Amino acid sequence: MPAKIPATVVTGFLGAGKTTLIRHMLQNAQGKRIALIINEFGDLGVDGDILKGCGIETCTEDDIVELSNGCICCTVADDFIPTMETLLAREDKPDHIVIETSGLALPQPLIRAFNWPDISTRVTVDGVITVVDGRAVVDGQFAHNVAAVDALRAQDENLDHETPLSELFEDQVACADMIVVNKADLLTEAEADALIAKLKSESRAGVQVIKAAMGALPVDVLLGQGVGAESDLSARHEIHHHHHDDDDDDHHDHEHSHGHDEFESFIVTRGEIADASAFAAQVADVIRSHGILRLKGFVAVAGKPMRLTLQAVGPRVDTYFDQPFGDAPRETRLVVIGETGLDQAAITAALLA
Ligand SMILES: Nc1nc2c(ncn2[C@@H]2O[C@H](COP(=O)(O)OP(=O)(O)OP(=O)(O)O)[C@@H](O)[C@H]2O)c(=O)[nH]1
Repeated sequence: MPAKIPATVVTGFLGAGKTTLIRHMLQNAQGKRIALIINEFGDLGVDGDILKGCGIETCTEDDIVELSNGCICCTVADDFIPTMETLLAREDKPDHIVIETSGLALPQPLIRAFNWPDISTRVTVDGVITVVDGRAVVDGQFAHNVAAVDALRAQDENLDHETPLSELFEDQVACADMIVVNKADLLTEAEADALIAKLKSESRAGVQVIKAAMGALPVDVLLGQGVGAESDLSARHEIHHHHHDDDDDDHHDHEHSHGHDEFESFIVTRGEIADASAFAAQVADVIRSHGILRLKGFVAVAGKPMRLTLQAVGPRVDTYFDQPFGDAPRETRLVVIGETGLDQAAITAALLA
């Protein structure tokens, strides 16, 4: 029997730097043929577009597959398994498969899918990499210490600290074989050291915690961990409560509830904008006043043939020109992601102003 193809799962909260890390990995793949499966929240396909636009020779558009049916853990049977089947049926098999989960996905159900009969004989989970936005975590955006949260809640009944955000973050940390503390450039040495120590104490024994800026880590560090995560799922404790029994046949139709209905996304489209930096400032204002978690997309700037990629994680907005519009319409398209209850009309109006 041919050797199993290793698959690495890259997870991490919205905007932590998963796409950036994968892009660096592809650019430094040292001849390894890597196939990518991308699962995005929000239907604009920004991550796929950014990676397809990377111009890396070893990585053709055929090597990038986007899952479109929303949450990866809810569409395993309909979307993920058939995608894997197609990849595995190809003549030119990849050396390695990398799966980028959406920033709101639970990794555990995905790893469970590798135990499906047709998949388990041909692919093995090489490792789960959880990318963490070091700056955001140090700034306390995700409550991670359950004991401390409980103590706080006990003090104030009006506070609801158990948001789905912190639970997702904990699940992603609990599932990791390697945790990348990304955005180290935005941390002091002391902050990075303290965060690394804290994450080590809160993750499974033996999990590596390493820091990175712009996800720049050697491909040998990221790939080839060889842990076979699908066979030690029970060690990857899940905080979310799924309503299912353990019968594999049940996966097609079991119902589970987890935080996704707590999040929403929508797209705002407008024509060209006149001034890129003024628009970035406007976007930052909108994010601040409406509690938006993540905003990203492409902007058409008057007089510029290239499209401007706009990326915001919280109120931090990054922009860069990435590639010509080509045949695509010269318009501005942004996906806005936040917790359910976003004032879509007001946000849209503010972005169109
Ligand atoms: N300063 C700094 N910015 C970073 C770093 N890594 C990523 N970013 C920026 O953070 C933003 C989000 O990065 P992505 O790689 O798109 O994050 P992601 O985790 O793929 O985001 P989602 O797919 O939306 O969950 C982009 O503007 C990146 O340029 C880093 O190490 N330092």
